[in-house]
Order: sequence, then C-alpha cells, then structure tokens
Amino acid sequence: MVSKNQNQPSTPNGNLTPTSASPSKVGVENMVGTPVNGRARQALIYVNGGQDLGPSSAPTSYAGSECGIIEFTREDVEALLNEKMKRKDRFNYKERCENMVEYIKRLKLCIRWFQELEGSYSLELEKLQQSLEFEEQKCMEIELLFKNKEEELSSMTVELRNNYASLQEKFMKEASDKLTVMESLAKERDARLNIERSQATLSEDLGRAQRELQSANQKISSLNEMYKRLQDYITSLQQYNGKLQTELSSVEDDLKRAEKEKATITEDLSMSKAQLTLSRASQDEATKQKDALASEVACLRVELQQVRDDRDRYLSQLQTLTGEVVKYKELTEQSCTELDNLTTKTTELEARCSSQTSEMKTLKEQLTAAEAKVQVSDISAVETRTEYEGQKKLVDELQRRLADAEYKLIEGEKLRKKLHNTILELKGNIRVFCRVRPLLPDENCNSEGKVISYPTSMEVLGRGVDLRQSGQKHSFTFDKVFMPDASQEDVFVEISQLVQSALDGYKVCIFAYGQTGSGKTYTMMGRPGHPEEKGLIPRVLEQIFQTKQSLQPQGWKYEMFQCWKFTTKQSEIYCQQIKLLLNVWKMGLLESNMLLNMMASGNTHVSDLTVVDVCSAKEVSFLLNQAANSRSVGKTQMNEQSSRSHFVFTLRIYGVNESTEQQVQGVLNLIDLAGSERLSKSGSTGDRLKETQAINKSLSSLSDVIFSLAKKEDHVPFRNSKLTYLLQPCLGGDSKTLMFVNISPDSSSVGESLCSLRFAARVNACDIGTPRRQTNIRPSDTRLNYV
Ligand SMILES: Nc1ncnc2c1ncn2[C@@H]1O[C@H](COP(=O)(O)OP(=O)(O)OP(=O)(O)O)[C@@H](O)[C@H]1O
Repeated sequence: MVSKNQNQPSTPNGNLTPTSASPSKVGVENMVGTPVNGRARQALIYVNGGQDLGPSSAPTSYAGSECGIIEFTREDVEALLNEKMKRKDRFNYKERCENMVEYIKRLKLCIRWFQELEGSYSLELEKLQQSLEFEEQKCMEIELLFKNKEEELSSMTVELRNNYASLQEKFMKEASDKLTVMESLAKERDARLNIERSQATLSEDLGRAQRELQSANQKISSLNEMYKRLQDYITSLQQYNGKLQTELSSVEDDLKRAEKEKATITEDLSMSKAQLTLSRASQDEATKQKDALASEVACLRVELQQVRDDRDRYLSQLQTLTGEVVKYKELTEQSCTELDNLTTKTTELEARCSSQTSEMKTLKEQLTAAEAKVQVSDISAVETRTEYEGQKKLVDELQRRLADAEYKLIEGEKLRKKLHNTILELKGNIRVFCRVRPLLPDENCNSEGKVISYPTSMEVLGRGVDLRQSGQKHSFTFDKVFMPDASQEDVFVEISQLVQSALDGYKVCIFAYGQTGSGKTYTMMGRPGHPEEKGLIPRVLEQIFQTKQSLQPQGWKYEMFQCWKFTTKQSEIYCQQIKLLLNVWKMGLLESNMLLNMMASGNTHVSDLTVVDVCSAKEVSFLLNQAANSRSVGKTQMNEQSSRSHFVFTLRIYGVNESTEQQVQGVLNLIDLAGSERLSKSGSTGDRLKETQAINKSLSSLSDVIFSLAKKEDHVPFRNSKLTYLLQPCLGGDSKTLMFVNISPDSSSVGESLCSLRFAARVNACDIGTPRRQTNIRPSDTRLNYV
C-alpha cells in the first residue's frame, strides 16, 4: 500500500505525463501508519499511462478526503518493488533521487487532478442530494400507493384464501375421483391381464391349430401319396386284370376252338357213323345182291347145267337132228355170251364187295381214331375247364381287391375333401388377396420415391403392404400380397384350392375390387392375344375340365360322367339393369322391373337369361370371348379402356358318382367389378357421370352387405342393388369368398389406393360364417337355377 501526503511537491509544469518506460499502471507504496496531519492515511495512487483520466474513470467514494485513492494491483506493486530492488545495485543514488523527484512530480499532478475531480464530485453530490429529495418525495407517494395496494392485496388475499378453500375442496373431490379412476384403472389392468392371458391361450390355440394344420397338411400329403400309390396299385391291378382278361379271352377262344373242333369231330364222327350205316346198308344190299346174284348164278348154273344137259341131249340129238344143228348152234352161242356176261357181272360184284369190305375196314379205322381223338379232346376240355375255373376264381379275387381299393380310395378322397375344407375354413371363409400391378410405360415413378413398399419382417413377409401418402406410412396386412412381378400362374396357384372346393360342392365367390386401371380385368381375364398371360377365368376352366378327366378313375366313370353337367352363363349388371351378354344385341337393356325370383333352393333366378351347356374349355373360352366383346367399355381420364360394368361369370357344377351314390352341386362365381373411382378424378359428365354414380352405389351396397354379414345383423341389405341381389346366394354365410384388391403403384392414384386398401382391410377383418357343402341333391332341371 502507498500513503501519500497532500503536501508533497508537485511537478513544476503541473501536467500529468506518463513515464517513458513505465507500464500502464504505476503504483507507489508508502508506509502504513505514517502520521499525516495527526492521522494515518492510506492511499493507492493510480496513474493511467498517458491517458487523460476523466471524472467517470476516477474513483468517486473518496471525495472530500485528502488524497484520491485508486486501486493498484498487488502484483504490480511487488513487481515494481522487485524492479527497484534490482535496480538498487545498478543505479547510483543520484539517479534514484532524480527518478524519485520526477516521480513525485507526477504524483503531485495526480493529486491536483484529483482535487479538481473532487470539486466536480461535490457539484454532482449536490445534484444527487436534490434528486434524493425528489426521490424521497416519490417514495412517499409510492408508500401511499403501497398502502393502497396493500389494502387491495389484503382484500385479494382474503379472496384468494376463499378461492384456496374452494380449490382445496375441489382438490379433495378430484382426489376422490382420482381414487375411483385408479380403482377402475386397476380393474382395467386386471381385465387387460385377463385379456392378455386369454390372448396367450388363444395364441396357444392358434399354435395348436397351426400344428394341427401342419399335421393335417402332412396327413393330406400322406393321403395324397397313398392316393397316388393306390392309383398306381389300381393301375397295376387294372393292367393285371387286363392281362388276365386277355388270357381269359384267349383261353375262352382256345376252349371255343376246342369245342368247335369237338363239334366238327363229332359231326365228322356222326357223318362217318352215318356213312358207316350207309356203307353197312349198301354192304347188306350188296350182300343181298351178291346172294341174289349167287342164287341167280346158281340158277344160271342150274340153267347152264340144264343147258349143258340140254346141249348134251341136243348134241346127242345133233347127231340125230342134223337140221336142227344150226339152230341149236346159234342158241348155244347166245347162251355162251349170256354166260360170259353173267360171269363178268359176278366178278364185278365180287370186286365191289371186296372194295366195300376194305372201305368198311378204313372207316372202322377212322372211327377208332375219331373216338380216340374225342377221348383226348374230352380230357383237354376237362383240363381247360379246371384252368378256367381257377382263372375265374383269381379274377373274382382281383375284382374283390379292386373294389376294396376303390372303396379305400373313395374313403381317402372323402377324407381329403374334409381336410381340404378344414384347411380352407381355418384360413377363413372370406379372404383378401392384394395384387399390385407394375408401373405402366406412361406412368412415372414418384420423385419422392416409391409409393408402395413391402415389409420384409418374417411376421408379415408376403402378406404386408405399406403405402406412403404425404410422408405418412399406412401399413396393411392381408392373406396374401402379390408384388408387381407376380405372374398370372402364381396368382392362379393360390386360388386353385377354391376351385377344388367348387368341385367338391361348395359355393365359391371370387371378385376383383379396385380403382379404374388397377388391373382387375387383367387378373380375371388376362391380356387378350397373350396365352401365357391368360387370367383366372380361363385357367379355372382348364382346371375344371382337367379334374373332370382325372376324377374318372375314382368312380366318376365315363358313363357316370354323363351326369356331370357344366352350365355356364355370363350376366352383366349395368347401371342397375341386368343386361344379357350372350344375346345383348337382341334384347338390349332389360327393364328395371325385370323378374328376379328367389328360388326355393336359395338361388337367384334371372328370367330369360341365356344358359349354355358346355362340354369343353374351348367352348367356354369362345363364349367368354363373346361375352368380353359385348361388355360395356368406356374411356375415362383414368383408364383408356375402362370396364363400365360388373362382369359376373358363373359356373354351376353337378357331380354324380353312381357307384357311391354321391352327388355334389357347386357354384363358382368369378366377378370383375367395375372400377371404383372418384367422380372428381374420373372427369365423367352426363351419362358417364350417371354411370359412375351407379357403379359407386352398387359397390357401396356390396360393402354394406359384407359388413352387415360380418356384424351378423338380422337384416342384410341384399336388395339394395342388383349386384348384391344376384350374388346373394354366394355372399351368404355358407359360401367361400375371396376378394382381390387391385392396386396401382402410380403416385397420382395414392388416394384411391388408400381407400381400396382400407375397404379391403375391413373386409379382411370380417367373418361371414361357415360354408356348407351341397351334396345329395339331384337337380330336377339345372336350367332353373343360375347363380
Ligand atoms: N399385373 C399386371 N401386369 C402387367 N400389366 C398389367 C397388370 N395389371 C394390369 N396391367 C395393365 O394395366 C392396364 C389396366 O388394367 P385393367 O384394364 O385390367 O384395369 P381395370 O382395373 O380392369 O380397369 P377398369 O376398372 O377401368 O376396367 C392394362 O393395360 C393392363 O394390361
């Protein structure tokens, strides 16, 4: 610390000048406690290097004291003292005195400056005192104000206390409410725990069901294998049977041949016997003739003897009777000729007799040989008969085994059908498949990225689809999601089981829903002129006709196949009117009061509808092409070739197996709905606008029906539109329904896509009941029921 007396000498010129090499702060320390004017003074003198110190930078609190005091850092002072100590040795005393004088001069200048400052400060002090008085007055006023405020505040405090009391009351009430809420929360928690527990049991059930499903699948595959094996076995049995049959027929041929031979031999034998009898008769005759001839010869001999006697007599008489010699000579010659004749006749007869004897001998030999042959053929006939009986027994045994195998096969088929339908029931009787079509060449991918994406988590792989709209992601899960690269075949594979159900006697309904241009017609009908891109309808028909062939060996034999009737029809519901596709050119639009009756069987009947019986897929595809060509097509802003009508393709299937007395009656409805579109976006006007409104109305009726069925309401509004009325039998609780929701990946259609996906998600959450199989119904007239 530096203490400085006011009486110290000042610089001669009285100016405050900084030391040449001085730092910006210079401090001087003097002894503390040195008496100055009888008082010890302390001071720090601060000299700003070369700057004019104004009143603002000068200390103010020391006005009126004997010297100005300025803060000086200790470090600076210590540094200065050190410097001084160091310099002590280096400078001589004189120099130090000079320095000191110079220094004192400066100090004096400072003091003067401080005195000036003090004057200015006293002025300021006066001003301040005045302002203090003013402030005091102000304070008085403020105090008054404060009092008033205090009163106000006290009244407010009272009020606030009252408020506080009421608030406390409220708080108490709230607390009790909170308690009740906590209680209900606890109850809810319990309920939630219960739900979680039941969810766990349900998931366990689900797991069990899935395991059962797996085992059922395994059973099905084993049954299928068994079925294949049985088929192979049956084929081999049939082959064996065929072989046996051919062998049997060859044996039968042999037998026939042998019998024929026997017959011919017997015939020959009887002929021979007859011949023999004839020969014997002729022999007898010949013997008789011989005897007669012999007696004749004997007579002739007797006559000859008589003649000879006569000749002798005559010769004796010749001698006597010369005239009569010529006469007698002639007579003798004549008798000789006659005798010769008789001799030759006898020789001839003898030769004939001997030839007949030899003939008889050969005939006897032949007879013996024939009898031996007959004996041999009798033995072979007995052998053949025993062999034939053995073969017959074998054939009977084989036929019994075949019938056994067929019975097993039929039982297996029954089990397969049951398991197949159990699987489908487990999958749900209303299912939703989503199909996203690829971007078309004239559509551009959104600059912000793709609108549609597919989650890759294992849980929803192949079943999930995400749609992004204005940066927000909407996720949906369906039974199956087909990405744009899915082929028509991939889609068909997934629905082929439903076609099998229709063949097993169920009502099946498959419909495509979606905005205009989203690919409904492509899915149902395919791309015309591209057989590899043919749609579901032609593929379904192919499957049905193939199954018809393959079911033949299982009892649905060709003769019985005559009982199968494939009846197809196409009907089009257009602007709430029913238009007949096949004779649309003849009839045009039908009147709205057209008769729609419910048949006793629960099937809808459309009057005057042309029904065509078809026998092959070719015939049906011809009819389909006709139907597709006569379908109403229009152009909207959203699709160049928009289908402005619903297309309903119905296939009715009757099956009879006469060996098992089984009959099935199934219905398959394939529907390409007209495109749903926003009126504003479609750009429709006039008739087209009416048409779009009608389409939207019938689609909304369809959704009303589905949701009403899902809620199990007593009244289902089937009659709200022709479409739902016509489809009533197939949309009812006892049918299997599959919905395709077709989606366009174009970013400009994202709003419509979101609507379609939301509708599909609601449909997917529905449960419309358990399907019933229609069996043992022999249709009296299949043409009466159409849907
Ligand atoms: N999966 C697909 N693969 C290739 N092209 C497709 C696919 N789906 C649809 N398309 C094409 O998209 C266009 C529109 O399809 P389509 O006519 O089937 O739509 P839609 O939904 O039936 O329309 P609308 O309701 O107006 O009749 C057609 O050119 C069709 O060939």
